[in-house]
Amino acid sequence: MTEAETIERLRSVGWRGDALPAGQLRLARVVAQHRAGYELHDGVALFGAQPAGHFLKRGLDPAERPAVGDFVELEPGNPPHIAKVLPRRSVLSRAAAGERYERQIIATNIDYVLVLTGLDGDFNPARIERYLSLTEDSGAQPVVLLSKLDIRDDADALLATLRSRLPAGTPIHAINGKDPASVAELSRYLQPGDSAVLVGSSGAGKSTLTNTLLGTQRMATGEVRAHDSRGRHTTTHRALLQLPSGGCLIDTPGMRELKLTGEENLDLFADIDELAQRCRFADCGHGSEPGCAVQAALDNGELSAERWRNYLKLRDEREEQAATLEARLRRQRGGRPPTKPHGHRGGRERE
Ligand SMILES: Nc1nc2c(ncn2[C@@H]2O[C@H](COP(=O)(O)OP(=O)(O)OP(=O)(O)O)[C@@H](O)[C@H]2O)c(=O)[nH]1
Ligand SMILES: [Zn+2]
Repeated sequence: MTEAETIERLRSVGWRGDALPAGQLRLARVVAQHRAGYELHDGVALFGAQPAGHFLKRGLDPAERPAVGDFVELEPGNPPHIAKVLPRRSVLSRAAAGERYERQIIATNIDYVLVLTGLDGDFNPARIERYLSLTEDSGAQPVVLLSKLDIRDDADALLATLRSRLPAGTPIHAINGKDPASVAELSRYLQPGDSAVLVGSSGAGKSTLTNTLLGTQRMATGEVRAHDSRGRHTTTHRALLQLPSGGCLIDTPGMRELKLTGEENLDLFADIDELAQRCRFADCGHGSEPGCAVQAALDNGELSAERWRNYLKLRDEREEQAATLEARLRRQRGGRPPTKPHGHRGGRERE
């Protein structure tokens, strides 16, 4: 394979340069990190790899280890080994709270952080600011996306409020995530060589927008969700999506963990809590039980099905995060860690 061919392949997974490091044809991008190793993509296929021994040395700054988004040089083998991490053009990180504070890399070589918020009940300038602060000094550019433009009459007023609140020059796009024509203006951030991550709270419309960008129904949206053996929701996802516009979207658990912290009250849904207290059975599952006030409200239109579904999603997410938080606090207090909280959902446990 020639250098030009290799560059073209790598371009589809976010390579920006016009040349490769001298003599290096065996390059790939890290798209996921598991306990057992790394998942890489070279523009053609996904494959597994192990870090070379020098990455495992004790005392090595974790920031020097391969991370999601890195371009790496490979040594042949079965599986291949990651020999070297190429210089990064951006680094998204956060302080990981634990026994000691540590910088934790979420993703590297990201050009745009697409911060998605719905123009519905999800609209919350404070949360947008939380995401924007995450991108400060990262080298990646934040882009604020407001979805559900089609269901909001006073979108202009909300936009004006937001513009006056956010730093001048922050790009803001109001879109209907279901409409390809409306989403087309985002292609400027998704050209060949571009890498973007999409962040936003549950129900904001990430899967919907991703599907529209892909032009397919590839991600599970809304109700099409599997339950794992513990009855929790699991979303099947791909860590790197190559888009028809030439850019790529990277989905990493690190970004998804910036959702709820587990400490929220979900005050937004206080009315639903009140409804549920009127069910005949105290332990009503709000399914087919007789005397269910929630079902009654859904039937008579007092409660919209979409809002109910979003409430369930957020509640699940909050419960899960709360359990993780509690386990961490228990460890900090020196107690024994409880048995594995939630299998391997989300990839890694917090340190
Ligand atoms: N009208 C309208 N509905 C939208 C839009 N974007 C998303 N939705 C709806 O909002 C709901 C949630 O959308 P999802 O795409 O599942 O949200 P998500 O951010 O992927 O949620 P999680 O998978 O829980 O993180 C679905 O019912 C979508 O159909 C939009 O621009 N307009
Ligand atoms: Zn009920």
